[in-house]
Amino acid sequence: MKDDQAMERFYLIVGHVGRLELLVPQGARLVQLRIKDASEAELRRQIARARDFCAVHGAQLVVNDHWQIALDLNCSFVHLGQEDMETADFAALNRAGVRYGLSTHDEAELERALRHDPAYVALGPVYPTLLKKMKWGPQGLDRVSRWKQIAGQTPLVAIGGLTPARLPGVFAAGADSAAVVTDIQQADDPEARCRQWAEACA
Ligand SMILES: Cc1ncc(COP(=O)(O)OP(=O)(O)O)c(N)n1
Ligand SMILES: Cc1nc(C(=O)O)sc1CCOP(=O)(O)O
Ligand SMILES: [Mg+2]
Repeated sequence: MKDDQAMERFYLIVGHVGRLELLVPQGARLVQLRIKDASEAELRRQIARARDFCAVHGAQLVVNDHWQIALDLNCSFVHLGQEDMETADFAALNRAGVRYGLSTHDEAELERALRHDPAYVALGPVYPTLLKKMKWGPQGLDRVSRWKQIAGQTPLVAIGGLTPARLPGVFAAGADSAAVVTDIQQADDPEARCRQWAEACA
């Protein structure tokens, strides 16, 4: 990613370490563990297991939200939303060499995110998403291009309602990477769909 490696174009997001273990071997080299509603002990257990699995399989783990646990468990990458950014200790993350990607939805958020010199900025939802209720409507491809212009050298992740059919459009608009939850999570055959994503992003 920024500085030391190229941004992976396929960015898988899963809600459980079991899913990560199933799908990483299908071609995902950048994977976010996005766990909502788990005890601290369960979070630590899953994050440690994901860290070890990704290390063995040559994948980059990104821990969503739980930056303190990521620090404790020597994870190297976190994703933070705007609310997460309010409590995150960026100095501690920087001291530990933990990289961070940051969510953005409007230009004020983008400017704020860029001031932290993130490993990437994410823009969403590019298309309507079924995953969660959001106050932002679909951003569309013109916003992807606008974000790329403003973000410059900082890699841009597109997220929200993405499918393999939509990938050519988001990459042509300027996204460096495409993140996905639902299209793979709800596929009849998630492993096959993950391979399709890896091919489409190659
Ligand atoms: C790659 C990527 N982009 C955006 C998000 C959303 O983060 P956030 O706004 O903090 O919302 P939650 O995912 O925590 O519900 C993300 N996780 N990953
Ligand atoms: C988790 C998340 N954050 C978004 C944002 O815009 O910040 S959109 C989103 C959901 C992305 O998942 P799907 O591929 O299921 O639409
Ligand atoms: Mg968050």
